[in-house]
Amino acid sequence: MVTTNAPAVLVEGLHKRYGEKRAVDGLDLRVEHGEIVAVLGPNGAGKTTTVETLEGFRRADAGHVRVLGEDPARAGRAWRARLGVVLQDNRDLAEATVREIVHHVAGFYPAPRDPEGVIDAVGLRDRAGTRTRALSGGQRRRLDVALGVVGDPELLFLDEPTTGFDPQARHEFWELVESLRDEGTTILLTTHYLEEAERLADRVVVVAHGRVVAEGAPADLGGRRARRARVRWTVDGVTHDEATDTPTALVARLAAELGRTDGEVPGLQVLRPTLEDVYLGLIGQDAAADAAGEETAR
Ligand SMILES: Nc1ncnc2c1ncn2[C@@H]1O[C@H](COP(=O)(O)OP(=O)(O)OP(=O)(O)O)[C@@H](O)[C@H]1O
Repeated sequence: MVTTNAPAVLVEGLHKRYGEKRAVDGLDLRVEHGEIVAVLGPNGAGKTTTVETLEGFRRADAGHVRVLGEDPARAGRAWRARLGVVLQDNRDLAEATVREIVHHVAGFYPAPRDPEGVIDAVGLRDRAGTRTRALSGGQRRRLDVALGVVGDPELLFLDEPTTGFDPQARHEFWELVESLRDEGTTILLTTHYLEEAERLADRVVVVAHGRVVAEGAPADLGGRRARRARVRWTVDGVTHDEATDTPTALVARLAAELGRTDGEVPGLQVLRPTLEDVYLGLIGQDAAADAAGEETAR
């Protein structure tokens, strides 16, 4: 139930250190109600530390954090019951069956979903009677997702939810997330799969070295320059390559100049950068800026 105009998640200037290591270093993040936000970033960027701080499992050193209007470091059971959490690694209750554990966890919530419906939704119907220790890695991950959604959360945290899924399981999971979105669930997910972010997220936030380095809708991330098309063609065995905002006009000009009899441009390719290309460019720039910073610091 949305009772205020405040965002579902608001983070300003979050800092968290482990000894000398700055895991999160001034991170800002905002997630509106009903939004799906994907947090991307290289290993060690601070994604899990951030998410676990929002879930109330880690304490921030500094910064303002509000999740569903409350400070996770102080919020109580009623607040927790409004969250769904899928951690990166859950290993417990190995002797319980899938059905037992989903029903058991549903019992913690005031208004849970139907556990049997959740077992169906995550594709574990034919494993419902299996002990969790006998599940494959991907099946275990589906169970983690089932436990995250069975409480019918307003806000769902998914930390690398599809790691270890086969392609079909990943597509089924995406459909499950889309149905949760259609029901109005707000979702913050971390992922290393760019395709997953592109398919699911309204907004992508790229984190490196504990800070946000870029954010935007998947189609806009990195700005117009990073999104420019590349046109390639071949003349006398030499390949030409040009970046352009107006690929159609360039191809029309090339066709007029080079199309000779049949109107075809030899070796023509029009390439659009994928989200992955843009992401790798952003991370590369960040690493380069970092190296330059270290160079000047020396
Ligand atoms: N409990 C801890 N004690 C000490 N250092 C930690 C701890 N947890 C995380 N770190 C360090 O903090 C940094 C950020 O880690 P974090 O797990 O938040 O990154 P991440 O972006 O989630 O990475 P990944 O993509 O590998 O899951 C890393 O350098 C990590 O080694």
